[in-house]
Amino acid sequence: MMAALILDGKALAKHRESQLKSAVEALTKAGSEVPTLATILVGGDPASATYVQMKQNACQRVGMDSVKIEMPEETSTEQLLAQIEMLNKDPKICGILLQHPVPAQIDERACFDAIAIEKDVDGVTTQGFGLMSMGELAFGSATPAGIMTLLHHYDVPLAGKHAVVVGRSPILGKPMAAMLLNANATVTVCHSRTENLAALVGQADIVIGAVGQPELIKAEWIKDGAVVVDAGYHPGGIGDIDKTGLAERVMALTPVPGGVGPMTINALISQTLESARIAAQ
Ligand SMILES: NC(=O)C1=CN([C@@H]2O[C@H](COP(=O)(O)OP(=O)(O)OC[C@H]3O[C@@H](n4cnc5c(N)ncnc54)[C@H](OP(=O)(O)O)[C@@H]3O)[C@@H](O)[C@H]2O)C=CC1
Ligand SMILES: Nc1nc(=O)c2c([nH]1)NC[C@@H]1CN(c3ccc(C(=O)N[C@@H](CCC(=O)O)C(=O)O)cc3)C=[N+]21
Repeated sequence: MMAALILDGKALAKHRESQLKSAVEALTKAGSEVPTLATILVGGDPASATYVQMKQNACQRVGMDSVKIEMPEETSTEQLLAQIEMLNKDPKICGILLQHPVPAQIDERACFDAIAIEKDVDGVTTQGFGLMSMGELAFGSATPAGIMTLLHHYDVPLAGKHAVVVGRSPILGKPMAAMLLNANATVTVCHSRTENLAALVGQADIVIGAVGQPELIKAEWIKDGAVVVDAGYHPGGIGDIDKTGLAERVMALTPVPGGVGPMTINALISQTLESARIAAQ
């Protein structure tokens, strides 16, 4: 077997940023306001603060504006809902990102669902998920949308293939499964109650690791020639998939870092521009 194709999300995101930059210039030259993303961070988790800063930096690189809203750890659901409502009404804002997770006292689902559908550029609302699942127009959840862009860019065949998604969270595993199904893959979704995880992963033509447990998915479970996508991200650049020896025997794989992470941010800013374009029509 030849060495695996590296699905280089970092390089693809960089390339797409140069296109986004030109598109932002064209939009503003045509008389539109500079597209603006609002990010909301609740509480002081340092990792979350870093991710939000990375999203702000990406906006800046492509010439978009961003507004950073930081709320204290003890914020209530009502206070967060009121903030989202203000952003929904603000005509300057074309996208809203509410960083997950929020502190435990907050009803995260209610807050995600308060985001106006036309500003849901991170694809977290129930309505957006429903539309996307039905194959209707909606912004996709950023991480799975970024993964789909990466797979399409490298012409990874999906139709008829068996995709095994490990994880079923509302912003990652579940929308990932729906997107792969829409692309005509045959999809199995595994989770913490799944029996025979190793055997199911062993049947996959495409494995998506989205479990949130460092290297829980073992290299030896994965069959030769599979496509391996690791959405996991842990301190020290460790993913959800143990990749020992995989580079010599799989068809393709995403590195961590430099794979899914940069594509997540790229999906978010692409969809923010798309929202601005729709608003400009
Ligand atoms: N690079 C990026 O842009 C992003 C990366 N991530 C990373 O992706 C990973 C997943 O994130 P997220 O979806 O938010 O995580 P969650 O913790 O919300 O979900 C984890 C999922 O994995 C399942 N799971 C947990 N343990 C096991 C197990 N032992 N066997 C099988 N399934 C299991 C859970 O099952 P159950 O439903 O039964 O509890 C759940 O569905 C994390 O590593 C996170 O850091 C996340 C978002 C963006
Ligand atoms: N509403 C919401 N939407 C999200 O999309 C969302 C979220 N909440 N909460 C947290 C997770 C995590 N996440 C990452 C994004 C980029 C990288 C990323 O770009 N990582 C770089 C490495 C960065 C480094 O060097 O530390 C890489 O993988 O190459 C990682 C993680 C988005 N998330």
